Amino acid sequence: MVNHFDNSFAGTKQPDTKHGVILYVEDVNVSFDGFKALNNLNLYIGDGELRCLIGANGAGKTTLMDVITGKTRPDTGTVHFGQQIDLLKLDEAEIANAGIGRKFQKPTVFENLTVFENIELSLSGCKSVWSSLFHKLNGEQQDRIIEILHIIGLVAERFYPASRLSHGQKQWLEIGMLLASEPKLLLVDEPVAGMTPHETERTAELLTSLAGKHSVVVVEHDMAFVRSIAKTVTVLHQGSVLAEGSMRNIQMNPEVIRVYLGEESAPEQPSTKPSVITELVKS
Ligand SMILES: Nc1ncnc2c1ncn2[C@@H]1O[C@H](COP(=O)(O)OP(=O)(O)OP(=O)(O)O)[C@@H](O)[C@H]1O
Repeated sequence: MVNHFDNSFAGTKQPDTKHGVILYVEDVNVSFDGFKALNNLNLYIGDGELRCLIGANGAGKTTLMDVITGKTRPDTGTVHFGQQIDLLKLDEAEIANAGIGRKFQKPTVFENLTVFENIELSLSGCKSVWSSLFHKLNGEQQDRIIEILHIIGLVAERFYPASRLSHGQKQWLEIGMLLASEPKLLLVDEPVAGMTPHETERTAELLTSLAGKHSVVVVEHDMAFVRSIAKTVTVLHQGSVLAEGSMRNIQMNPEVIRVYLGEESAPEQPSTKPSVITELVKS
């Protein structure tokens, strides 16, 4: 394979996306005690793209996110952010500083701080709760917080303690906290789990609005939600990409139909045939 990644990571440079790709995951393998969680996985995320990643329980979605964010090191393969930043040479904090933000399923906001203060804490350069809250914000920082509050739809709630927010609002706040560090790539794990239909709809609008300026990868089991936001969907199965394309193409893909409705439904692991994906190909 031609090595088109000729420079190593150098400080805080922007990812080189001149070929329109922000994330290159190539031939990645991860094994846990001999079990292949990722199996020669290849994935490319376009600059500014909103991509949905779906797959049954155990398909490898979380492991893939862990590899991208430096939590898990692959046995073999390469992972680059833009053309030049080799993520396998960086630790988790350096990867976050390079511009990759991750939001886990469960919101982790500071319940006793206000919505505004939660975002303030996350602004680049603020190192600790103590120094952040006693650090006087300059006009630019205040404007940025207000801008984020508008993006996440929590302007009216900005002086509420986060504990007063609904589950959905906490998820948006956490997305706002991620935005404060100006990530180029956002990895979002099951954003609408536990949300009301109205919150789900607003989350779809929020994530869609972030694409363009940011690249967004959403892992989600809610197929109606995926259908509402995704232009391109990647289906993972047993640690590899099974299919990729529009939702319509995925639903009609013979491999997807065979795996999720057909003979290859792994009887020894019943959870690998989840109803959500089955719903997808049936609908
Ligand atoms: N630290 C670990 N040690 C051993 N096995 C692991 C470890 N992490 C993941 N696995 C296994 O690797 C496989 C892939 O797991 P992973 O969590 O990536 O799947 P997933 O697609 O995120 O599933 P889910 O939708 O349930 O979150 C599973 O069979 C899981 O049991």
